Amino acid sequence: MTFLSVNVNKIAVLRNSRGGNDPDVVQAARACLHAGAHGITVHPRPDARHIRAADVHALAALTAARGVEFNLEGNPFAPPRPGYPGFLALCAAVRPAQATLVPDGDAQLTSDHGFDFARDAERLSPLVEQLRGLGCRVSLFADAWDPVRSAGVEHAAAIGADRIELYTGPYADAFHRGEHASMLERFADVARRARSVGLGVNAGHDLSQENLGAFLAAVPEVLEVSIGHALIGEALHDGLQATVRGYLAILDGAGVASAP
Ligand SMILES: CC(=O)[C@@H](O)[C@H](O)COP(=O)(O)O
Ligand SMILES: NCC(=O)COP(=O)(O)O
Repeated sequence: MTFLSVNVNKIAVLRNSRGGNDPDVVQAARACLHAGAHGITVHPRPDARHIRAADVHALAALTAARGVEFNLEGNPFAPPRPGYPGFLALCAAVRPAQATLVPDGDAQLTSDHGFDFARDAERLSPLVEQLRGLGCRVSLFADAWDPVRSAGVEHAAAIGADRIELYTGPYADAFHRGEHASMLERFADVARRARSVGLGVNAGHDLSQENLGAFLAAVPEVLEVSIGHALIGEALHDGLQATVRGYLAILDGAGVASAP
Protein backbone atom coordinates (compact mmCIF):
# COMPACT_ATOMS: atom_id res chain seq x y z
CA MET A 1 0.00 0.00 0.00
CA THR A 2 1.19 3.50 -0.80
CA PHE A 3 1.76 5.55 2.35
CA LEU A 4 -0.19 8.75 2.95
CA SER A 5 1.68 11.61 4.60
CA VAL A 6 -0.64 14.51 5.32
CA ASN A 7 0.80 17.98 4.76
CA VAL A 8 -0.60 20.33 7.43
CA ASN A 9 0.81 23.61 6.04
CA LYS A 10 -2.69 24.89 5.31
CA ILE A 11 -3.79 24.52 8.93
CA ALA A 12 -0.99 26.94 9.79
CA VAL A 13 -2.15 29.36 7.06
CA LEU A 14 -5.51 29.60 8.80
CA ARG A 15 -3.97 29.87 12.25
CA ASN A 16 -1.56 32.62 11.19
CA SER A 17 -4.38 34.68 9.69
CA ARG A 18 -5.65 35.47 13.21
CA GLY A 19 -2.64 35.07 15.50
CA GLY A 20 -3.13 32.77 18.48
CA ASN A 21 -3.07 29.01 18.09
CA ASP A 22 -6.39 28.16 16.41
CA PRO A 23 -6.64 25.95 14.51
CA ASP A 24 -3.90 24.03 16.29
CA VAL A 25 -1.46 22.40 13.85
CA VAL A 26 -0.51 19.64 16.28
CA GLN A 27 -4.14 18.83 17.04
CA ALA A 28 -4.83 18.62 13.30
CA ALA A 29 -1.84 16.32 12.79
CA ARG A 30 -3.04 14.17 15.68
CA ALA A 31 -6.46 13.86 14.01
CA CYS A 32 -4.84 12.81 10.71
CA LEU A 33 -2.79 10.13 12.47
CA HIS A 34 -5.84 9.01 14.43
CA ALA A 35 -7.65 8.53 11.11
CA GLY A 36 -4.82 6.28 9.92
CA ALA A 37 -2.46 8.59 8.00
CA HIS A 38 1.01 7.07 7.90
CA GLY A 39 2.90 10.27 8.49
CA ILE A 40 2.96 14.05 8.61
CA THR A 41 4.60 16.43 6.15
CA VAL A 42 5.38 20.12 6.50
CA HIS A 43 7.19 22.50 4.24
CA PRO A 44 8.34 25.48 6.33
CA ARG A 45 9.17 28.42 4.11
CA PRO A 46 11.75 31.11 4.93
CA ASP A 47 9.05 33.78 5.13
CA ALA A 48 7.22 31.66 7.77
CA ARG A 49 3.95 32.23 5.91
CA HIS A 50 2.57 29.05 7.47
CA ILE A 51 4.69 26.49 9.32
CA ARG A 52 7.13 27.99 11.83
CA ALA A 53 10.23 26.50 13.40
CA ALA A 54 8.28 25.88 16.63
CA ASP A 55 5.71 23.83 14.66
CA VAL A 56 8.49 21.71 13.22
CA HIS A 57 9.72 20.89 16.73
CA ALA A 58 6.21 20.16 18.02
CA LEU A 59 5.34 17.91 15.07
CA ALA A 60 8.67 16.12 15.34
CA ALA A 61 7.82 15.33 18.97
CA LEU A 62 4.31 14.14 18.05
CA THR A 63 5.44 11.88 15.22
CA ALA A 64 8.30 10.47 17.29
CA ALA A 65 5.89 9.68 20.13
CA ARG A 66 3.53 7.96 17.66
CA GLY A 67 6.33 6.12 15.85
CA VAL A 68 5.29 7.49 12.46
CA GLU A 69 7.22 9.21 9.71
CA PHE A 70 7.92 12.94 9.83
CA ASN A 71 8.68 14.32 6.37
CA LEU A 72 10.32 17.74 6.39
CA GLU A 73 10.42 19.55 3.06
CA GLY A 74 12.40 22.60 2.08
CA ASN A 75 14.96 24.35 -0.03
CA PRO A 76 18.41 23.54 1.36
CA PHE A 77 19.92 26.56 -0.40
CA ALA A 78 17.68 29.23 1.15
CA PRO A 79 19.73 31.21 3.68
CA PRO A 80 18.62 31.42 7.33
CA ARG A 81 16.77 34.52 8.44
CA PRO A 82 15.10 35.63 11.66
CA GLY A 83 12.49 32.99 12.50
CA TYR A 84 13.85 30.51 9.96
CA PRO A 85 17.08 28.75 10.92
CA GLY A 86 17.53 27.15 7.49
CA PHE A 87 16.52 23.72 6.23
CA LEU A 88 19.70 21.89 7.23
CA ALA A 89 19.63 23.41 10.72
CA LEU A 90 16.00 22.32 11.17
CA CYS A 91 16.87 18.81 10.03
CA ALA A 92 19.84 18.69 12.40
CA ALA A 93 17.60 19.81 15.26
CA VAL A 94 14.67 17.41 14.74
CA ARG A 95 16.13 14.64 12.56
CA PRO A 96 13.05 13.92 10.45
CA ALA A 97 12.66 10.40 9.13
CA GLN A 98 12.59 11.88 5.64
CA ALA A 99 14.07 15.12 4.32
CA THR A 100 12.61 16.18 0.98
CA LEU A 101 14.72 18.76 -0.83
CA VAL A 102 12.76 21.16 -3.03
CA PRO A 103 14.33 23.88 -5.24
CA ASP A 104 11.91 26.68 -4.35
CA GLY A 105 12.56 30.29 -5.16
CA ASP A 106 12.14 32.63 -2.21
CA ALA A 107 8.93 34.35 -3.21
CA GLN A 108 7.27 31.38 -4.90
CA LEU A 109 3.53 31.01 -4.29
CA THR A 110 4.05 27.26 -3.96
CA SER A 111 6.46 24.62 -5.26
CA ASP A 112 6.38 24.51 -9.04
CA HIS A 113 9.39 22.57 -10.31
CA GLY A 114 11.88 19.88 -9.47
CA PHE A 115 15.68 19.91 -9.53
CA ASP A 116 17.64 20.10 -12.74
CA PHE A 117 19.84 17.14 -11.82
CA ALA A 118 22.47 17.61 -14.52
CA ARG A 119 23.04 21.12 -13.17
CA ASP A 120 22.28 20.69 -9.44
CA ALA A 121 23.78 17.26 -8.67
CA GLU A 122 27.20 18.58 -7.69
CA ARG A 123 25.95 21.05 -5.09
CA LEU A 124 23.29 18.63 -3.82
CA SER A 125 25.75 15.82 -3.24
CA PRO A 126 27.35 17.07 0.05
CA LEU A 127 23.91 18.00 1.42
CA VAL A 128 22.56 14.53 0.69
CA GLU A 129 25.56 13.07 2.51
CA GLN A 130 25.07 15.39 5.47
CA LEU A 131 21.37 14.58 5.78
CA ARG A 132 21.97 10.86 5.50
CA GLY A 133 24.59 11.29 8.22
CA LEU A 134 21.83 12.71 10.42
CA GLY A 135 19.84 9.53 9.83
CA CYS A 136 17.34 11.06 7.40
CA ARG A 137 16.08 9.31 4.31
CA VAL A 138 16.68 11.82 1.52
CA SER A 139 14.19 12.48 -1.25
CA LEU A 140 14.69 14.98 -4.09
CA PHE A 141 11.82 16.82 -5.80
CA ALA A 142 11.83 15.88 -9.49
CA ASP A 143 10.04 16.81 -12.69
CA ALA A 144 8.47 14.14 -14.84
CA TRP A 145 6.12 16.12 -17.06
CA ASP A 146 8.83 17.29 -19.45
CA PRO A 147 11.32 14.91 -21.13
CA VAL A 148 14.12 17.52 -21.02
CA ARG A 149 13.68 18.38 -17.34
CA SER A 150 13.43 14.74 -16.32
CA ALA A 151 16.41 13.65 -18.42
CA GLY A 152 18.93 13.47 -15.56
CA VAL A 153 16.83 11.83 -12.87
CA GLU A 154 19.37 8.98 -12.58
CA HIS A 155 21.84 11.53 -11.11
CA ALA A 156 19.75 11.47 -7.93
CA ALA A 157 20.90 7.91 -7.32
CA ALA A 158 24.49 8.72 -8.21
CA ILE A 159 24.68 11.39 -5.48
CA GLY A 160 23.28 9.05 -2.83
CA ALA A 161 19.62 10.07 -2.58
CA ASP A 162 17.21 7.38 -1.41
CA ARG A 163 14.13 8.57 -3.26
CA ILE A 164 12.75 11.12 -5.64
CA GLU A 165 9.40 12.85 -5.21
CA LEU A 166 7.60 13.30 -8.52
CA TYR A 167 6.19 16.83 -8.79
CA THR A 168 2.57 16.06 -9.71
CA GLY A 169 1.26 19.61 -10.21
CA PRO A 170 1.33 19.35 -14.03
CA TYR A 171 -0.47 15.98 -13.83
CA ALA A 172 -3.22 17.53 -11.67
CA ASP A 173 -3.62 20.38 -14.18
CA ALA A 174 -3.80 17.95 -17.09
CA PHE A 175 -6.31 15.77 -15.21
CA HIS A 176 -8.50 18.80 -14.67
CA ARG A 177 -8.54 19.39 -18.42
CA GLY A 178 -9.12 15.68 -19.15
CA GLU A 179 -5.77 15.54 -20.97
CA HIS A 180 -3.71 13.43 -18.60
CA ALA A 181 -3.20 10.18 -20.56
CA SER A 182 0.11 11.11 -22.20
CA MET A 183 1.21 12.90 -19.03
CA LEU A 184 0.77 9.67 -17.06
CA GLU A 185 2.99 7.82 -19.52
CA ARG A 186 5.78 10.31 -18.81
CA PHE A 187 5.39 9.92 -15.05
CA ALA A 188 5.34 6.13 -15.38
CA ASP A 189 8.51 6.22 -17.47
CA VAL A 190 10.41 8.41 -14.98
CA ALA A 191 9.24 6.23 -12.08
CA ARG A 192 10.45 3.09 -13.87
CA ARG A 193 13.83 4.69 -14.63
CA ALA A 194 14.17 5.80 -11.02
CA ARG A 195 13.37 2.30 -9.75
CA SER A 196 15.87 0.79 -12.19
CA VAL A 197 18.71 2.75 -10.56
CA GLY A 198 17.55 1.86 -7.05
CA LEU A 199 15.60 5.00 -6.15
CA GLY A 200 12.33 4.84 -4.25
CA VAL A 201 9.55 6.97 -5.70
CA ASN A 202 7.29 9.40 -3.81
CA ALA A 203 4.80 11.79 -5.36
CA GLY A 204 3.09 14.99 -4.40
CA HIS A 205 1.57 18.34 -5.24
CA ASP A 206 -2.07 19.01 -5.99
CA LEU A 207 -3.05 15.39 -5.62
CA SER A 208 -6.67 14.97 -4.56
CA GLN A 209 -9.38 12.35 -4.09
CA GLU A 210 -10.37 13.09 -7.67
CA ASN A 211 -7.02 12.54 -9.38
CA LEU A 212 -5.09 10.20 -7.03
CA GLY A 213 -6.59 6.86 -8.13
CA ALA A 214 -5.75 7.32 -11.81
CA PHE A 215 -2.24 8.42 -10.90
CA LEU A 216 -1.47 5.38 -8.76
CA ALA A 217 -3.02 3.02 -11.30
CA ALA A 218 -0.57 4.34 -13.90
CA VAL A 219 2.44 4.75 -11.58
CA PRO A 220 2.19 1.81 -9.17
CA GLU A 221 5.79 2.20 -7.93
CA VAL A 222 4.84 5.14 -5.69
CA LEU A 223 5.80 4.42 -2.09
CA GLU A 224 4.36 7.57 -0.51
CA VAL A 225 2.13 10.48 -1.43
CA SER A 226 2.19 13.73 0.54
CA ILE A 227 -1.06 15.65 0.22
CA GLY A 228 -2.09 18.92 1.81
CA HIS A 229 -3.88 21.61 -0.15
CA ALA A 230 -6.70 19.51 -1.63
CA LEU A 231 -7.02 17.29 1.43
CA ILE A 232 -7.54 20.21 3.80
CA GLY A 233 -10.01 21.81 1.35
CA GLU A 234 -11.93 18.53 1.06
CA ALA A 235 -11.95 18.21 4.85
CA LEU A 236 -13.54 21.65 5.09
CA HIS A 237 -16.28 20.70 2.64
CA ASP A 238 -16.87 17.36 4.36
CA GLY A 239 -17.00 18.99 7.79
CA LEU A 240 -19.01 22.14 7.08
CA GLN A 241 -22.49 20.66 7.33
CA ALA A 242 -21.81 18.91 10.64
CA THR A 243 -20.26 22.07 12.05
CA VAL A 244 -23.14 24.31 11.01
CA ARG A 245 -25.54 21.79 12.57
CA GLY A 246 -23.48 22.01 15.77
CA TYR A 247 -23.98 25.77 15.91
CA LEU A 248 -27.68 25.44 15.13
CA ALA A 249 -28.07 22.96 17.99
CA ILE A 250 -26.51 25.49 20.38
CA LEU A 251 -28.79 28.26 19.10
CA ASP A 252 -31.80 25.99 19.27
CA GLY A 253 -30.89 24.96 22.83
CA ALA A 254 -30.42 28.59 23.88
CA GLY A 255 -33.91 29.30 22.54
CA VAL A 256 -33.89 33.03 23.38
CA ALA A 257 -34.66 35.11 20.30
CA SER A 258 -36.49 34.06 17.16
CA ALA A 259 -35.48 35.47 13.80
CA PRO A 260 -38.05 37.68 12.05
C1 LIG B 1 6.87 20.20 -2.33
C2 LIG B 1 5.45 20.37 -2.47
O1 LIG B 1 4.88 20.19 -3.51
C3 LIG B 1 4.64 20.81 -1.30
O2 LIG B 1 5.37 20.92 -0.15
C4 LIG B 1 4.00 22.08 -1.54
O3 LIG B 1 4.93 22.94 -2.04
C5 LIG B 1 3.33 22.65 -0.32
O4 LIG B 1 3.80 23.89 -0.02
P1 LIG B 1 2.79 25.10 0.21
O5 LIG B 1 1.79 24.60 1.22
O6 LIG B 1 3.63 26.23 0.73
O7 LIG B 1 2.14 25.40 -1.10
N1 LIG C 1 5.06 17.21 -1.27
C1 LIG C 1 3.76 17.64 -1.61
C2 LIG C 1 3.04 18.06 -0.41
O1 LIG C 1 3.51 17.95 0.69
C3 LIG C 1 1.67 18.59 -0.50
O2 LIG C 1 1.42 19.32 -1.66
P1 LIG C 1 -0.07 19.89 -1.84
O3 LIG C 1 -1.03 18.71 -1.70
O4 LIG C 1 -0.29 20.87 -0.74
O5 LIG C 1 -0.10 20.49 -3.20
